[in-house]
Amino acid sequence: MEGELGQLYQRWSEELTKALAHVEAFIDFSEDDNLEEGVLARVDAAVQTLEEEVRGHLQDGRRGERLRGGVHVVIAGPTNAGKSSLLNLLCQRPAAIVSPVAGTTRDVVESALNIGGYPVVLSDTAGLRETQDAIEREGVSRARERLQRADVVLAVLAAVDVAPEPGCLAEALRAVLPPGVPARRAPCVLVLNKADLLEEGRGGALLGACGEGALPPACLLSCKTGEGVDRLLSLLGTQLEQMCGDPLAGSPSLTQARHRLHLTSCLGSLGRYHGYKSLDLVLAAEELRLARRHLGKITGRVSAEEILDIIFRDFCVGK
Ligand SMILES: Nc1nc2c(ncn2[C@@H]2O[C@H](COP(=O)(O)OP(=O)(O)OP(=O)(O)O)[C@@H](O)[C@H]2O)c(=O)[nH]1
Ligand SMILES: [Mg+2]
Repeated sequence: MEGELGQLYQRWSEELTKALAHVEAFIDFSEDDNLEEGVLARVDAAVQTLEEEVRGHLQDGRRGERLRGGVHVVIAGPTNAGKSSLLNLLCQRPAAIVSPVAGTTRDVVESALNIGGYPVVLSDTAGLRETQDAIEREGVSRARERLQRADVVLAVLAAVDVAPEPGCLAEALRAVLPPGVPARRAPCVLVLNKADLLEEGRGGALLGACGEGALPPACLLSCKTGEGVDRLLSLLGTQLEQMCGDPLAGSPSLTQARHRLHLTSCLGSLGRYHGYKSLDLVLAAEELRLARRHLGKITGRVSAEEILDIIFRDFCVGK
């Protein structure tokens, strides 16, 4: 493994190897060779620092995976608000069926596109409403499921259907993103579509109301005329930037789910090391060995010789 990320994992691997070597030296030589005091305390501190670093890295908000697999942007809202029209407008092709009949979209329609340099998987979903139609109900349940996994939600409302009062707007938004569901934590842009149908001056009042209430950033849009699309892209771009950072700068981010798995296992072993160290140092050392093996699955290197090299380098033992 190469690059900045490879170097980071390599450094962790080296620190872990050193920690393991010192614990093994303590187990094997502390009685006969008068190992200097404080060896174990230093190992504990190093393991703790490593744990914090790995944990912080895992909490990078899936930044790297998003950059690799695409940010999941989900278009959701009531029926007939113009969600499919928005998908078609953004991907510049008739990917989804548009019709004046409420309840047209049932399946999730996906389109991969690039927004402001970020790879995005845009999903159009069924309009959210109570319905007796079994197929449409399945569509709504798929929409809700997709919302749960959204990285960013584009909540589409028909501007003509919402009154310019913060309370009404919040209520309409709650129907799209019920409070408490995980999707509520996803960043959101409120898209007030069909702005071309608004009476003069009402658009400004709507946007003003959005600013007053604790609502997500909002924009007026007309999928029919294309007006407002630049503002929408700019708001969406800001969300993507906040979520993914600049792909060319900043700390290296996780790029593979497989790495996440091994790092999580590595973290688990480091945690168990602390649990074992006062009970049984041999078991504690075994956890460090396992942690190192998990890192080795990413870096592609685990060598037993390094341990002995470190023991003989750092301690005056067995000579
Ligand atoms: N005047 C106007 N009509 C629009 C606009 N956007 C969409 N429409 C119309 O609104 C109707 C519904 O559009 P869709 O894009 O199918 O709406 P939807 O939200 O996907 O609807 P469902 O799939 O049924 O939930 C269609 O007749 C569109 O042509 C707009 O900005 N202005
Ligand atoms: Mg639709």
